[in-house]
Amino acid sequence: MKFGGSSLADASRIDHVAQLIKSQIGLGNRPAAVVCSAMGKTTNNLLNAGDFALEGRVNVDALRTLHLATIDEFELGEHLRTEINSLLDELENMLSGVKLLQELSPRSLDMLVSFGERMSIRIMAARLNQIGVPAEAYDSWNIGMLTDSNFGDATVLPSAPETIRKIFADKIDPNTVAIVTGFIAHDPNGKITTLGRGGSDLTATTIGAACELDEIQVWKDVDGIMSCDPRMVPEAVPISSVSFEEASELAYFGAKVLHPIAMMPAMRKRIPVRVKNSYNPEHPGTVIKNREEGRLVTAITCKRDVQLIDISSTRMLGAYGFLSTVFTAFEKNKLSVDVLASSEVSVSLTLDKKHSVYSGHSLCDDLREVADVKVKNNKAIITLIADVTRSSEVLATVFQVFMRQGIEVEMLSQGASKVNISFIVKDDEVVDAITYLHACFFEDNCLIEMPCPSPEEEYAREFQP
Ligand SMILES: Nc1ncnc2c1ncn2[C@@H]1O[C@H](COP(=O)(O)OP(=O)(O)O)[C@@H](O)[C@H]1O
Ligand SMILES: N[C@@H](CC(=O)OP(=O)(O)O)C(=O)O
Repeated sequence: MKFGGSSLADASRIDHVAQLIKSQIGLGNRPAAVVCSAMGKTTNNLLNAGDFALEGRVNVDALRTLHLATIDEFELGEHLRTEINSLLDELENMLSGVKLLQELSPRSLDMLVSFGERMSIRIMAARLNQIGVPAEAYDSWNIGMLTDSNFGDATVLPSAPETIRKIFADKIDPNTVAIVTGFIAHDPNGKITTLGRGGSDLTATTIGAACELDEIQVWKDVDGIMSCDPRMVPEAVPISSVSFEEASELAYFGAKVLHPIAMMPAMRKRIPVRVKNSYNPEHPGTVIKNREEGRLVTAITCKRDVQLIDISSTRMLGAYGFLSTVFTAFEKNKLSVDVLASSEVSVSLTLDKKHSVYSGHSLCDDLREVADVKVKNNKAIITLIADVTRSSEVLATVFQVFMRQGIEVEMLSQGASKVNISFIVKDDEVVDAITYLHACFFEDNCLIEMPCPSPEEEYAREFQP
């Protein structure tokens, strides 16, 4: 079972999750491990504290208040209070170091954010013990979570699952619930790393797959994976089941509900992952397993604020080696492309904000010799997770909706994935576009069945200043 920050926002939520684990054990569903994220928005607050330290201010008061108030609310004891206070003191010292050195490297950032999960697991284990569920807190490296040294976005070492399996088999008492830090790990030198934002999902699937469990449960604040981000489209509905591939594409193309590569370990071992709502535990949520046929569109997602890059060859038509030159430049600059469309003499592709051409790399310079490069900002990718074998049906509906709404598609991609059709539109049109598409595919409220606009309306739209 994995509980994210949204399920662990404050003392009452910690208690609610502890009671939920206890009731599951009562029903015979004892979790092999419980993976916890940091409480509420703690990771963001730690990152902000780092920025403030660089500006000369060191302040951990809000973090101290949240964690100590939770301990005091349930009288979890002086021993835990001392333990958490000493973690907070360590954090404060670290921030003083950042203030003095004026330096916050990716390695230091990983150390900084690690305090959130290191505190939450200790509090959760204490509350469980207090309500009669034997539990022990583990920093994940003590159960074998080792990664490479790519700070901020580390990859789990191939040897880690076997170590985890052995530790669970030989060292962890099956009658005691192991409460494990999500998101953080150690590199082979014992330095703290992180798996990228939202990485606790990946910790859970790594442990679940290593121990070959029956099911991996990821508990959130929504009734499972929804047809769309419910913050963008309140009419979004939960989906009862999606395939591993659909869930991965959804996460990769912007749905904040899951970590993009969290599905991988479970997919390799074909272990179902269930997304459930800790605020509504009776709801069955979404099960992620093998593909089910028969659905045209499963979900809609978007990635906002991306750059569209048009690269046109300055050489003759038919000159070979163009694509190879383009992709060598991307490799050299360690840039990963999201969506791509090409002709013989041009390539259009998108880069997300963290890879933007203004973030210090030399892509444009590297391509100047062979191509004209045009960078267009403020674009968004809308992705439909759909049955690509019925793409004409999907595309016909999408383009009728867009045509009616005057939304222009600047690029379109239907790649090798059998579940993903992506459109690039202007970022400021994305909410409207998704709302209309959602109405069409999920709400039986399709604009294209509405009467055509009158000639006056058409004229007004076309000639509006
Ligand atoms: N397609 C989607 N389905 C469900 N939730 C989504 C989707 N897209 C975005 N979200 C957002 O993801 C949130 C849950 O993810 P997150 O906040 O990371 O949870 P946690 O912190 O518990 O891991 C939801 O509150 C919801 O607003
Ligand atoms: N606390 C980390 C890791 C994580 O997975 O969090 P959550 O489960 O709340 O998305 C983060 O905020 O990125």
